[in-house]
Amino acid sequence: MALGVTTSATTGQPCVALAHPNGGSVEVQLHGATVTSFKTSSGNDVLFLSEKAVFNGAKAIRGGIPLVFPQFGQPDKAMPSHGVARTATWSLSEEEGEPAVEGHVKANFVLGHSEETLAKWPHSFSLRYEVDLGADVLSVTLHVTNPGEEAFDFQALLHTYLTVPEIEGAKVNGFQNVQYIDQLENNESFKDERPQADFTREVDRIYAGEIGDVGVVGGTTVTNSCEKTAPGAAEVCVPVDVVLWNPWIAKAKSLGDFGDEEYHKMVCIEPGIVSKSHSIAPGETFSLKQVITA
Ligand SMILES: O=P(O)(O)OC[C@H]1O[C@H](O)[C@H](O)[C@@H](O)[C@@H]1O
Repeated sequence: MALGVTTSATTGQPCVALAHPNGGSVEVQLHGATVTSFKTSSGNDVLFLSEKAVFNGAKAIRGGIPLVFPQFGQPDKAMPSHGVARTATWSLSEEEGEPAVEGHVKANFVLGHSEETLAKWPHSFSLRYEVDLGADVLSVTLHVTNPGEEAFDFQALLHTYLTVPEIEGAKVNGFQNVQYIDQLENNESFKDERPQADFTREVDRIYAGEIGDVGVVGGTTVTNSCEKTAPGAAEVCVPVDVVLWNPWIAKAKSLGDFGDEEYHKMVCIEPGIVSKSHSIAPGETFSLKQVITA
């Protein structure tokens, strides 16, 4: 069935809805190509979306999967924090790209540089975002291509907000013996020796190293990967960092678009290439992928 743009009942903004034959569903806003909802066949909400999220077509959406490109945080003060992609208006692509595998439904979204992005960041870019819904599995892939004539440096990340029943009992697998940069400790590096990460205060870490599947114990699992392709060359794997974030009490209160108590109900598990900038040569593509299995 051909996909089209409709108005979201949740946001009142243009969106694309994907429905799986098993009853599962996904909603993607054109604003930022933000996936704001992924429901399983049994109706569970896998992604957290704040009750205070602002849907005005300008502000980044607090929840779902905002797309971070071409910077993480704000190393370049001339550009907004987390870059330009999460607040840009994307288009639903007519071209299907790789066809959906049997039993999956899929949509592709595209964004290129514009006068507005060039004013904030002087590089040509071409982004394609694939959203693929299988049976209780959501795969999202951000393809970053350099269509220009000069290399540029960039960072990219999928800022996935997952729901948890209660953060104080939540445990996350996958980080044992992985080095991390603690953004709350002057960006110093440490090694996490715990078999499972838990939450008793604000957590804001960039895990960087050999990371396999990451998952909330008893809940959602995420598999993260990144590949680089250059014209005429074989695909190369790029190591993926994973940011783990929960704002806890004080930071939650400081965020205008996040309820004071909502930190209980979410954790962000965000795959990206952010611990350093990557250079992308003309014609190259980086494909950053997260598979969310509920
Ligand atoms: O408030 P935002 O710009 O959406 O950023 C939300 C969070 O994103 C990432 O997880 C960063 O590691 C955090 O430091 C930041 O607070």
